[in-house]
Amino acid sequence: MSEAKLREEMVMLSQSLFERGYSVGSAGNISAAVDDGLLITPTNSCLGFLDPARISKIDVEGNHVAGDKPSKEIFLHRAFYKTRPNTGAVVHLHSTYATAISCLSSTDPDDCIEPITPYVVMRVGTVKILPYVPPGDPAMGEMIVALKGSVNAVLLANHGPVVAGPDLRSAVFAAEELEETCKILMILKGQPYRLLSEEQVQELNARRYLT
Ligand SMILES: O=C(CO)COP(=O)(O)O
Ligand SMILES: [Zn+2]
Repeated sequence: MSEAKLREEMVMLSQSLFERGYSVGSAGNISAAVDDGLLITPTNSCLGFLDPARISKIDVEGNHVAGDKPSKEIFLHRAFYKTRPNTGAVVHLHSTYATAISCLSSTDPDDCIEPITPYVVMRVGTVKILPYVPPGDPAMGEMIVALKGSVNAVLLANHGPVVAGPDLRSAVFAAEELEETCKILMILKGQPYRLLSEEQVQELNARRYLT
């Protein structure tokens, strides 16, 4: 896909996320890989009203080379591209239910999303919770690097989800899947519910779209 087309797709998918309430105000940021670096939403921009020409461009060394000032979460985005070579896009949101789960002290930080439906297993996989650091802290990037590419989705404690995918559309869809799964988990809280069995999860893992 050409860079111009990718910029248009970033605007369209970001607007769609905003309009459906997955992002509010200037929360969240999205990046996508291009041949000579990456595109990322500008800092303090609203995902609902991006201008394709003003999207920030970062070269392969991490220098800001075009567009508005990049998101302060550039460290966490770059950490995914660095450690998961097939990453084509990264989506960070403050979506309500995933953020709610990121605040729960009762969840397993190494595997915080139970396998309740096939699509969360196929599209999202294991989700880890990373300890809290303030937004934009380079330590967040270091924590993602330390995961050595083992997962494509994390929850930043008391902050929100980050999901990587092979292309922009897949990363956005996986972020939506994670948010809806978190919503279902919160709805089910306090009630007995069935999980997918170990064998069912294994069978789905063999067909995972995101690797
Ligand atoms: O989600 C955000 C911080 O975590 C938004 O930051 P930016 O506006 O710098 O992208
Ligand atoms: Zn954030």
